[in-house]
Amino acid sequence: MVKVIDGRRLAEGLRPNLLRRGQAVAERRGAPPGLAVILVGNDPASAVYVRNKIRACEAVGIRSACLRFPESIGNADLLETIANLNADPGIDGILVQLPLPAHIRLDQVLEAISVQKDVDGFHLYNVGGLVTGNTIFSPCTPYGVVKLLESENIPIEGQNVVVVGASNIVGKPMALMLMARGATVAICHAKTRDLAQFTILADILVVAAGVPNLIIGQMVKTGAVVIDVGINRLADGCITGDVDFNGVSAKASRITPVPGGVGPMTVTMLLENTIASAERALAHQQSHAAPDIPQFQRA
Ligand SMILES: Nc1nc2c(c(=O)[nH]1)N[C@@H](CN(C=O)c1ccc(C(=O)N[C@@H](CCC(=O)O)C(=O)O)cc1)CN2
Repeated sequence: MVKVIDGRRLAEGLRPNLLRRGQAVAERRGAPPGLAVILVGNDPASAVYVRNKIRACEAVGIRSACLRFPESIGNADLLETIANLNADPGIDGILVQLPLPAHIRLDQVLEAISVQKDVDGFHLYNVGGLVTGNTIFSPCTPYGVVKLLESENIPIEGQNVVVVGASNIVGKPMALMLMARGATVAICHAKTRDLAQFTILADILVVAAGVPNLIIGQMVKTGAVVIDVGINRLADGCITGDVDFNGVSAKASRITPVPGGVGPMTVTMLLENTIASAERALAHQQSHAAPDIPQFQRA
């Protein structure tokens, strides 16, 4: 009998501790953890995600500010906004909601964010840190998947993991984070031939391809743990994942639903990173030490 992993319940269970930590920061430095969210353009899904992040911040005592800009904002103006936030001692975390309009240089924007405030974990330093093991912030969705596996006491070390999807936000960091925990990881992507020959070997199957019903029951090993990271909005407005939930439930031992699986954990990991950033800033302030992470400037 499959167990459905309730990501909403797990995420809510982590919040009391986040609230306590946020309050402790506020008491010790006289200001709560602060998050700045940059939203460019009018993408309705992005607006919903940002609203949910702001609400979640309120629930754990993070002071958040949403900076909204029109689609037409120029690259330089966005970079200047980020530079101002980098210098603001009341801001512990900065995130730029993705996707951005095509004329904005995503690489420049992500590298402009101070490594110490990069709570999305998208700066090159933090991405590279996933390889070398000294990342400051892990990207929220893969981090949420790891927390979810750990909360369910699902072993990672020595397991065969297949990650379907090789995006910079989910697939690639996911593979690195699971490899760092001792899993044997294969990454499949849009060019993979005969996907099923890989997925059938997975003890843990993580799917982040953005293709509804890509994974059906016969592609899954009996007893596998199936983590569905896909968020696909159907014509009727409903949200569905990348996994045929009913068919795969007949084979899997555990499965995450969409909605209500990985998504809520993504938001909670953003809260975790923001509070961890504030704790770090406070520790540095109290030790009077210089920041131990270099800043990167584009030539
Ligand atoms: N700067 C970032 N941009 C984007 C990220 C990110 O991590 N950082 N990830 C996604 C969007 N995203 C967060 O920003 C996100 C998407 C979905 C959910 C979520 O909770 N989904 C719910 C369903 C929500 C609904 O009904 O619409 C669920 O799965 O239960 C959270 C965060 C791209 N951009």
